[in-house]
Amino acid sequence: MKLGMIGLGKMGHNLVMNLLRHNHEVAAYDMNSDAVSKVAEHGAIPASSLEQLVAALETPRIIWIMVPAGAALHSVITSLTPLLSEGDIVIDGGNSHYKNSVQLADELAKSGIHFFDIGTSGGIEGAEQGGCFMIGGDEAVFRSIEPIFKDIAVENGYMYTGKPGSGHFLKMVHNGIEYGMMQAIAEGFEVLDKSQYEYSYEDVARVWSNGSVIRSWLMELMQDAFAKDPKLESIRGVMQSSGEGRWTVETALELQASAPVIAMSLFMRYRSLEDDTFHGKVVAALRNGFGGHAVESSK
Ligand SMILES: O=C(O)[C@H](O)[C@@H](O)[C@H](O)[C@H](O)COP(=O)(O)O
Repeated sequence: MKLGMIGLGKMGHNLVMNLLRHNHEVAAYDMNSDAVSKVAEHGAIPASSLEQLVAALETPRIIWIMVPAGAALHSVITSLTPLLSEGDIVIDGGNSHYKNSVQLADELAKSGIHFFDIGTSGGIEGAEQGGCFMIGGDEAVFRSIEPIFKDIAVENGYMYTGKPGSGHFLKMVHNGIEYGMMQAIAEGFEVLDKSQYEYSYEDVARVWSNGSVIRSWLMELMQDAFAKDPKLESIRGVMQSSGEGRWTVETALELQASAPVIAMSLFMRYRSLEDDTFHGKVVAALRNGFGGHAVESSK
C-alpha cells in the first residue's frame, strides 16, 4: 500500500524501514530534513513540507503520525487537516491519552476524515523488526488498511480494539502493567543486592529468562544490561515517566478499580526523582517530637 509518515524520530524512522522492507510505498516528512534524507536513501519518497507529503499520496490518503503526544501532535493535526479530503485516513501511533483520541476522532469525523488511535509497543526494535499494534477506529475502514499491520506486526501482534480511543486506552493499561512488572523485577534485584549472597546478576537474569515463570523480554533486557554493567554503576537510580502510568492510575481511580501495584510503581518513580523528601523531614520531625528519636541534620 502507499502511505505517508510524519515524524521520523527513532520510532517513525524504524516504522518506515519496516514498511519499505515489506514493499509498501512511503512518503516521509519530518521537520528535520536530515531524518527525511536518511529514509529517502532507503527508498522513501522525501517530502519537505506537509503539503508535499499530502500531494505525494493518492486519495483516500493514509497518513501515519508518529510524533510525541500532546503539543507536537496537536500542531501537526492543525496544519495537516486543512490539506486533507473526505475519506482520508489519519493514524496517531504515539502514546496519546485516549480521551484526546476520542475527541480528535470526533473532530476529524466532521470533515469525513477517519481517525485511528494506535497503541504501538515493542520499542525501537519492534518498530523495525515487527511490533505490536492496538488499533482503535472504524472497523470497515480498518479492514481496508489491515494489510499494513499484517506486514509490520510480529505474528499475532496486532488487534482491532473497537471504537476510537480503545487503541490508546489499551496501550495505556499495557504501560501501567509495564510499570508494575518493571518495579517488581527491580525490587527483586534490590533484595538480592542487599543480601549476603554474591550473585552474578547477569546469570540470575539469564537463568530467570529460561524456563522460569518470570521469563520475559524485560528479563532478557535485564540480562543485556547486567552484561554491560554488572552492578549498573554507571546509571543513576532516577526513573522518569512519560504519562501513561499516571493515566492508568487516574483511570483506575475514575473507575474505582483496584490497581495498587501500578499506583505504587508510579509513586516509586516520583520518589526516585528526589534525593531527600519533604515527607521524610515531616516524619523525622514527628518521631523526634513524640519520642525524642534522633534526626539527621541536613547539609
Ligand atoms: O510498549 C512500549 O513499547 C513502551 O511502553 C513505549 O511505549 C515507551 O517506551 C513507554 O512509553 C515509556 O513509558 P514511560 O516513559 O512512561 O516509562
